[in-house]
Amino acid sequence: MNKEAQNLKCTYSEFPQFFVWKADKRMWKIREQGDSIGRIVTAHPTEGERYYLRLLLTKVRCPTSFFDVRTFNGVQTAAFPEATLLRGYLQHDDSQQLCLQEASLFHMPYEMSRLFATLLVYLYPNDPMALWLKFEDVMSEDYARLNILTASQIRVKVLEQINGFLESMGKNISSYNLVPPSISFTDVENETRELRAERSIAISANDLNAIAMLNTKQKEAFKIISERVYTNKRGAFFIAGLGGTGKTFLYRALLANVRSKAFTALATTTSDIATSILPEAKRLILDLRHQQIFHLVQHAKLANKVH
Ligand SMILES: Nc1ncnc2c1ncn2[C@@H]1O[C@H](COP(=O)(O)OP(=O)(O)OP(=O)(O)O)[C@@H](O)[C@H]1O
Repeated sequence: MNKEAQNLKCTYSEFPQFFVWKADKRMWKIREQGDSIGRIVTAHPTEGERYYLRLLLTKVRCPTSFFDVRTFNGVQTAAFPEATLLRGYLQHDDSQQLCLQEASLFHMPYEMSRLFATLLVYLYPNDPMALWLKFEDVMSEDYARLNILTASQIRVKVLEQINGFLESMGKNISSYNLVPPSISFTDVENETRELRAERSIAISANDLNAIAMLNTKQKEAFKIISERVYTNKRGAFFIAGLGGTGKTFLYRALLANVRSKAFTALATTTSDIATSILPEAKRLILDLRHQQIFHLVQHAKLANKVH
């Protein structure tokens, strides 16, 4: 039967036209009567490998194994999307490359990450990795400019940022094979989306510059608080001062410093006005009657991180 099937050179979906499944003998026999049209369960492009495998099975003649389907003219590919491209069943990602190329002329890195995620979700590029490699530098510029993160840390940051956008569209970066094996994304995947968002907050140059501008008293407070943070000790500090004496200025410098070192700084306030003044602050509701019960408006998961 193998020989006959090979001589017919039919595709996987054409197979039932020529053969019937004999359930009692658990084998295929040559069809002697009746007609049948082979069908393969549909798969949407967003299903990734499954979609490409289906495409290949409707085209490749006489496939003998998954490996065989992924091999063309002696070239072995690692995955079905690549094989589909190699066999010429799909066009290249030129239009998506052109889109990102053009956008990179006037879009900020953060916006580029969002656009990249949108393309992944809605235009299903054949080779997301090739697109990522081509535009990784553009999307990394904000973090690279800080000059404090290693290349690998920057990559994680940008991938986290992209993952945040993907999750807001109901997807996850793990579906796109973008995370290099050298990077452990397990911790990141286990975190909540809100925490990832906290970690990817862009720090303003003004706030970073504020560190060098602190006056003597501010510097003193900055040093004491920073030391406590970086030695991983708990602490509570009360900053008092008349209006306009630079308390908020100090908070902004502290937040910028902590966030720029790839630590998470969760800024919480108890009033809406303060929330609008501090960068990326969250409104905190303190229930004093029941002692230390915290609730962060719209960010309940973050509440667990408040010590
Ligand atoms: N070290 C500094 N160098 C330059 N400008 C500073 C410095 N400290 C504070 N300022 C500026 O002084 C002004 C008042 O500071 P800030 O808003 O931090 O005060 P505040 O104590 O938080 O006031 P309030 O209690 O009224 O909210 C701001 O414009 C701030 O940018």
